Amino acid sequence: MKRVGVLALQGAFKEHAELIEACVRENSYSIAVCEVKTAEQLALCDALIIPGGESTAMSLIAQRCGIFEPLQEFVRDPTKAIWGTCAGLIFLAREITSDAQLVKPLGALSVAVQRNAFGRQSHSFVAQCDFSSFMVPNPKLPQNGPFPTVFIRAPVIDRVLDPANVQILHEIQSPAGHSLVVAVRQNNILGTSFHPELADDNRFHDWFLREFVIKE
Ligand SMILES: NC(=O)CC[C@H](N)C(=O)O
Repeated sequence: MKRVGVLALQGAFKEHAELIEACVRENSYSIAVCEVKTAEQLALCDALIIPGGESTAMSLIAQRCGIFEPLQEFVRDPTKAIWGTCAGLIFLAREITSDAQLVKPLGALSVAVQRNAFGRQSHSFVAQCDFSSFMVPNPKLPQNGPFPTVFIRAPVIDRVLDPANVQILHEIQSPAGHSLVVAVRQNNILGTSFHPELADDNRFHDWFLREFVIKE
């Protein structure tokens, strides 16, 4: 049985765990999900989801409670499946291009991210995204229609630092007509600017489990 941990220092970790549990229930996957607050809990995991929340707080708490270095090691292990959403993406990045001094990132994902790229909390929005170019459908789930993605003080991926290994999965258009990168993959690591865990839809989590964790 594979074990998926959700980093539970801060942020939307409960929502991720609930969606993973729903996927496991509906598909009878041999997967357990657990909250990760300590290095001992992390050591039991095959995969780690780093949720959205606040990357400054997350990196500070991780350093204070002694899990920063174990996390750094874990996210650099190519045999582990890793997914960071929003603040989790910032925490995973190699470079932060705005308010960088406030966050010590884990540095595993070779991208430069701009924090709060869409403005303040009140500028939060939901975008209907079509992920069919990379998301292989699960024949058991109703796959039709766009996926509602929630952006809350979200980052964008400004630059890919290792183009040979980082694949751009999705871009959205800014009101000024610029393409903004909001989802990338670097081998075993997935990074998304948005929060699929806040949508009432578990297709994204199901795809992460099939593509990164189960890998059949
Ligand atoms: N929804 C989120 O995770 C927001 C991220 C937050 N703006 C940060 O910089 O960490």
